[in-house]
Amino acid sequence: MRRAALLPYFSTAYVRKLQPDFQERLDVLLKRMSNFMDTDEAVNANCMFAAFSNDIMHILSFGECFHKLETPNFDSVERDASLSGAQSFHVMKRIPWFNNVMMTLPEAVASRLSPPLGSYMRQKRKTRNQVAQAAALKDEWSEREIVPIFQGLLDSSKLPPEEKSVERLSQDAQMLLMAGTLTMASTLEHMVYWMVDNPDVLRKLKEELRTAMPSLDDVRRVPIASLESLPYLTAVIKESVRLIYGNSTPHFRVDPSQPLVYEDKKAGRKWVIPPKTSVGMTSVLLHHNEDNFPNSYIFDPDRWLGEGGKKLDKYMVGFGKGSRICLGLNQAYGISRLVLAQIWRLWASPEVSTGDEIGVLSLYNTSFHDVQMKGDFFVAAYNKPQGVEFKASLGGDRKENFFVSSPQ
Ligand code: HEM
Repeated sequence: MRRAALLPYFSTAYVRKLQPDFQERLDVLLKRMSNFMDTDEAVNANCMFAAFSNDIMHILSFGECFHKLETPNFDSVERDASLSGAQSFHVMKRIPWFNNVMMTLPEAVASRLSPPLGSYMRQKRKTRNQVAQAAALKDEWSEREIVPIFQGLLDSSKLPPEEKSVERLSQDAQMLLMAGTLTMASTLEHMVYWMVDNPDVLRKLKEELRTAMPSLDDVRRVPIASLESLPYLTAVIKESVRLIYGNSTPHFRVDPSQPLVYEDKKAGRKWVIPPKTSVGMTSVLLHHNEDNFPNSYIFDPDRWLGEGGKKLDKYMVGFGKGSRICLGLNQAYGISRLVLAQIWRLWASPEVSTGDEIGVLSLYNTSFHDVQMKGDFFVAAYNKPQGVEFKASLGGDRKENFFVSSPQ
């Protein structure tokens, strides 16, 4: 990734500027959720949030929206292609030449040999076409206030021409679309579970949200900047990321010239790791270290509050750490704040209500066991492969009143 050139697109200030784009997609999401109130249909939260995140990633990257959120089943083709890429990760990492061979095959042949690989290749081709189109149309964007990432990179003075080739940029684009879709969808999906399953947490969150949005009319107008100052909301997001682990697979780092010294003061031992040695650790073990996160399987946002909470930040690796830390961290917080705040100001759970919500969200066919990690496919795989499902019910006049001014 060309991080230096990409950084301006990932600052907190830039995320705030993007709020109208996020809100436009969030309005559609909220409206879709409310439409399920009239049915008895169970909603697949991962598919819904993947459609939402993927739409946003395309807007950010290319200024183009594919409106997956508006499709009846939240068109999960792109999400499935990214998951397929992630699922082949262990094989490709250990036999890299196999990946190179497969990538030279015609798409139709690869699809027959391995359908997941076929869908990954289709996604690659589609992304390449988008970058090529961005290159052809880049002058159309140069005067606009918000320039999408890849139009901006093609114009960037920080990148030499060889770094702007369609081939090179399409690798970054595919990486960005995947990185922003899968983790974001998983975090938002699991937040639905944790909120409904933990009435005490939801009660505290709803009390805090009411201070920023006293009436339902404030919901779609609340600035991200106001939500940034709500400590409990931030704590809920941190706790959710801790328990989805970010990427469950270890991220390896190598110091090319210096030895690494690791000291275990408790055990009084010291290890010297020679230069050029790969060192990695999974977030799953770190996030379940009971010394730092007691009752680590329990969803407890309070652990992130106060002085104790500040000290814990050091042990949170859901976004990675160091020079390769998640580039989209500010986006992830901005989007999560908006989604979490608006959904839970508008909806009650079966056990927690402030009395003025438009309806109730209940879990469907989803238990604590279902949201526990079962395997590592770069991102975590869970006991229930379809993920969290919920139903939306009740509503009546309040729903009609709320959406009367909605753009959808
Ligand atoms: C809650 C949501 C998210 C989580 C938990 C998450 C987590 C992560 C993690 C663990 C890494 C690897 C860091 C490392 O190697 O140390 C990463 C990398 C990355 N993430 Fe995120 N991410 C999230 C959302 C996003 C979003 C919304 C975007 C884009 C807007 C994004 C873009 C990236 C990129 C581009 C990288 C690669 C950085 C590099 O290799 O230099 N992420 N993310």
